[in-house]
Amino acid sequence: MTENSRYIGHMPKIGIRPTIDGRRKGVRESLEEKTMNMAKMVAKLISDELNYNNSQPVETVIADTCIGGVAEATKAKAKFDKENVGVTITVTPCWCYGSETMDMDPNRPNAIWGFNGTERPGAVYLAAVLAAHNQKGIPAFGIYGRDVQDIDDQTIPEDVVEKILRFAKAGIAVAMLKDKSYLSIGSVSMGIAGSMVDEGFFQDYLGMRNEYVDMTELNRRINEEIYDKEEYEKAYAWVKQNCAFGSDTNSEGNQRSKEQKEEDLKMNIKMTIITRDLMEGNLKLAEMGYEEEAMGRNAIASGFQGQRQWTDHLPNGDFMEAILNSSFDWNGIRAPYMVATENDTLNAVTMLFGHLLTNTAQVFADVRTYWSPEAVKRVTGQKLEGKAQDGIIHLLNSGSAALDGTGQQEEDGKPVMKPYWDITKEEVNKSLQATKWRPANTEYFRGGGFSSNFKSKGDMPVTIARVNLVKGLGPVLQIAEGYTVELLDEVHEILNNRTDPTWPTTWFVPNVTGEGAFRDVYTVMNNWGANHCAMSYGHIGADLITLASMLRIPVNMHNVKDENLFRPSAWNMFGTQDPEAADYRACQIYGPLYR
Ligand SMILES: C[C@H](O)[C@@H](O)[C@@H](O)C(=O)CO
Ligand SMILES: [Mn+2]
Repeated sequence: MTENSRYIGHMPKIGIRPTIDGRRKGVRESLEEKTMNMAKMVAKLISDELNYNNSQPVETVIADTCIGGVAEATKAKAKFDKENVGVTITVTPCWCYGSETMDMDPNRPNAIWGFNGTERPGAVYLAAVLAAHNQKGIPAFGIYGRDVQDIDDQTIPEDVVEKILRFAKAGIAVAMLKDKSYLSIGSVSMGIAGSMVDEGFFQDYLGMRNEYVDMTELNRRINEEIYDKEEYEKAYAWVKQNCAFGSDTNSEGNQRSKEQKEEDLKMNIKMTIITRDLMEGNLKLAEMGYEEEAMGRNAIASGFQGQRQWTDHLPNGDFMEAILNSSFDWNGIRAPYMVATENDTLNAVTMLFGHLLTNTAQVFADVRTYWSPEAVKRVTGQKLEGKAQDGIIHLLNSGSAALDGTGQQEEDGKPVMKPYWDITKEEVNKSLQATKWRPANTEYFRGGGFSSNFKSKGDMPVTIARVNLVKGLGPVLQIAEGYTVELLDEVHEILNNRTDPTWPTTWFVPNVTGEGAFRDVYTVMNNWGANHCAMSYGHIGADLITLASMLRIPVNMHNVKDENLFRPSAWNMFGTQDPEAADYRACQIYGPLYR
């Protein structure tokens, strides 16, 4: 498949609605140019600053005319429907007729920028139309600049830019999820509730469908050679040349033979190609006579059960998951796939949120251990220093961590994780060199396989997050911004060797606030709602919160400053003293976006 056809259908666009005072013979005419210019400025800002995960600039569509009343509102909607608009932004410098010009589509996230000026009352319209949105139960985001601008000022102030981009990013993420699939390969892994597919959640909250294949489908395609053999040869040669294989920590009697390991590796490479084909299809398969297999399942994310039936008998999925989740493979540098280990559907969704907001690869991990400074001192004799001084959380899992998580990409001399189009070949090589593929622990994985073993570089600003389902309440999202830290080698070795040393490790320290769930590092760990988290590069808590509010998923824990919270204006009507409680009430009243 070509890059742009990873998913079926076109990328969703942002529709821009310049609304205007409908009174002709003076008022409207005097405002046409200014209003349309605002729309053009917003369109330019968005396509200059935002990209889809395929690297292309986010596309916008401006209504053909300014919208002075319901006729033009309807024409704009018709144009947007044709153009696959998934998000709308209304802009205006003046008074307009609220309910007559408003965007009535309840499923497309909508924001309104009301120009803060004095010549014409853009802010009065903003307040009036938001009241109409609230009264009609169609939440909208209000954008009102802090400082008054003159009517002929053709710039977008910084605070407005920030809100437009936060809204647009989250809105595009919502639109990207819609009509895509989650593909479960296998079913529930070792009783992990996250791998029990909740179809209602996918359908009602995300607008997605669920697809299922049994893990035997991988076996069938391997045995019947239903994969691109040329690609396999290329992949095998690439792996042999670029992947470093680390030592076997299994006791002698438990080690797989050299021949078995070679077969395991070959199978792992085939599993990688086949899982990708299952997700997005592959035209090559049609040429081989497998038209049905060639179509794929329009999956924007998938999960592989692995443990235990597959892994008790066959090589585990770690290699496949790690490579697909990374921003590169034998075909070069490319957008990461979202593949959850243990078919943890809820972690896959969290990875999707992080990926669609940042376009970067995600690190899937167990939230494994809280190490207090005292416990570290006891077992290593060393004192934790710097950002790590008040304790650390060990993020570790056998599978899915993207190799981007090594921290071998750089910006201004600092470790980062970038969108794939900014990653260099040299950075790919460094990430590969920083990773050892180590024979899997055969007590856990009787069928062998290879785990990716690396240690993340320190000082990366990152955000860990997790969607949890709570009976009677529905989905909730938890978020912790913080930093990766690097420990002294001898401390890392001792701590790592107490657990499974063949897996990828990230040492994480959340930003603590001294209050609530962020009282201290221990309390963050103690409040984590499941065994897994998804780690995304950057401090993206505010973006995640905006996205969650669009989907009506309340946020049960976060360490983002109040002034950075950006939710639909209706949320304020549910209370302003305690934004968390208001979020719960609003999400409950509005219910999932697609129901
Ligand atoms: C090997 C083990 O079964 C791990 O896979 C297990 O600890 C987990 O990762 C649970 O999420
Ligand atoms: Mn796990």
